[in-house]
Amino acid sequence: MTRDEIMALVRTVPDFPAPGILFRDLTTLITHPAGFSSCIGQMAHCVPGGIGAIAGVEARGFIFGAALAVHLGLGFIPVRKAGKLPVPTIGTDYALEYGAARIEIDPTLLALGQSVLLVDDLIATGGTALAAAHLLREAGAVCDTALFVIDLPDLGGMAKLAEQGVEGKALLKFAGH
Ligand SMILES: O=P(O)(O)OC[C@H]1O[C@H](OP(=O)(O)OP(=O)(O)O)[C@H](O)[C@@H]1O
Ligand SMILES: Nc1ncnc2[nH]cnc12
Repeated sequence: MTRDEIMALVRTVPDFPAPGILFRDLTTLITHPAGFSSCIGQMAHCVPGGIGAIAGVEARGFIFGAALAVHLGLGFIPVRKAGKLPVPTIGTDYALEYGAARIEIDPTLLALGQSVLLVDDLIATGGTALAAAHLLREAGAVCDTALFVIDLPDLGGMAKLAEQGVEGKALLKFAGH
């Protein structure tokens, strides 16, 4: 499928989860077998050499990150929302387009110096991705690339990632919020 055809499978819902937010809903893409498969195949082409593992952010980052990891024959490191991991964690609080949250990882899942690709469904303000990259680095991994299905460029997340030395790539861009 072309990128335009994949883009047409994304549903836009106004005023969710708060007034003024244009929510880009990927459930309509992942329930379309050819669309989901094509999306993962095209994401795989964006992955640089030398990546040793894929990390994905709960919850929607798990869908794309885990599928991409299987496609590439790599392991998957879950970046979890607070309080879900049964072992000691490192964590950080952060703000996103429509709220605030806390993410945590189990640092023992990462090998020192291992190159990890961060994957999420969408980057808006970049708060989530920056927090995740920071945690992966704190655990000793190298995280200098991130991959998203959607970028909302007007919210500036990719630029913030670049300032921290993380190169962000996205399959689709939606102008506006
Ligand atoms: O660039 P930002 O402004 O940080 O926003 C992007 C984040 O927002 C969404 O997650 P959300 O916290 O809504 O969680 P979910 O995946 O559990 O739905 C999305 O999946 C990204 O992780
Ligand atoms: N506009 C948006 N649509 C879907 N997920 C988001 N996460 C942050 N902003 C979002």
